[in-house]
Amino acid sequence: MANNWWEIQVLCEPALEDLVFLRLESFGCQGTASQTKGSSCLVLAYLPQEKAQLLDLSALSLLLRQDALCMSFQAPVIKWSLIEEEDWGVNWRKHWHPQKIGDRFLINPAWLPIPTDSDRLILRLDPGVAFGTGDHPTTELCLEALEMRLGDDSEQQNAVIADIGCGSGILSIGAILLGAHRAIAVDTDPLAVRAARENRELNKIAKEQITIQQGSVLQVKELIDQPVNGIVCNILAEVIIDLIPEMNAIAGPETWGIFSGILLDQAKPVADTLEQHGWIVAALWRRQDWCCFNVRHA
Ligand SMILES: C[S@@+](CC[C@H](N)C(=O)[O-])C[C@H]1O[C@@H](n2cnc3c(N)ncnc32)[C@H](O)[C@@H]1O
Repeated sequence: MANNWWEIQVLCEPALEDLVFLRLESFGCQGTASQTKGSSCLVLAYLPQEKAQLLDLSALSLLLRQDALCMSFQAPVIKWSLIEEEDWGVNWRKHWHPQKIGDRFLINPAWLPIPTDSDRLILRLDPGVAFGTGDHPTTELCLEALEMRLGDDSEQQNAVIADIGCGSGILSIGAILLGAHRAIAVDTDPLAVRAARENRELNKIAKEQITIQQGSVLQVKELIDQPVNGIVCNILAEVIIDLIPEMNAIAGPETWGIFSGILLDQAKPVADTLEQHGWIVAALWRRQDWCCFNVRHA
């Protein structure tokens, strides 16, 4: 059978964009992108055909409409169609452009020429089907937090970091470009592992500098003989809450953490769990409906 994909289009009020992203991600969509359409926002997402039946898509559509009604927004317009693998790549690429993040980064799609006139750190990326193009607020927050942790004057230039849920590898590559010594990147999704390895090559980073393996926190534990200096973890709040107890196996007294993927109204249970497991919340950064915890081990 050909590798076909569902292309799901959701035209919604901009205030609903984050929630739509979240719903689509929980539904299993990949390669999500958004663009402005007049005063509305068009969110595009892709899902392998075999992962959803028409009935599932109808249920998703109902859920998105209910969300909008509960929040007194206009119901979004939702469409879906089946497209072929090659068209998926072409369609999605049209919507993704170079993007400046924080003070230091320029995220450049792999298929575009490398700019020669930029004084930014150029992070080349082809995320394939993995999450992590940099156009999601949580990825932006994590990269900006890494800038703060690994900035030029920082003592952290020799840092070893763990990247839990690495997706495309964007945060590990960003950390190495900022001067970190080594990153250990793990993801439970084999497609993310593949994409992260390809992006490591694309950025000409040695395999010894970014170790990429399928797995999660316990996989990192097997690869280190002393605590890591920092942990970045941009996954949904429910997953982070489950992983926090395991993180003590890779953290020491000086370890810092950057945790995102957390909606503002999920911040309290995450903060409580962090504190229960020996982390001090130093700062909470916010972008749209999302937040990012900057923490350090007590
Ligand atoms: C929101 S994406 C983040 C990607 C990238 N780090 C970024 O910041 O853009 C979350 C990633 O976490 C992975 N993931 C989900 N649960 C996980 C777990 N328990 N352990 C490790 N990775 C997990 C998913 O496969 C996905 O690639």
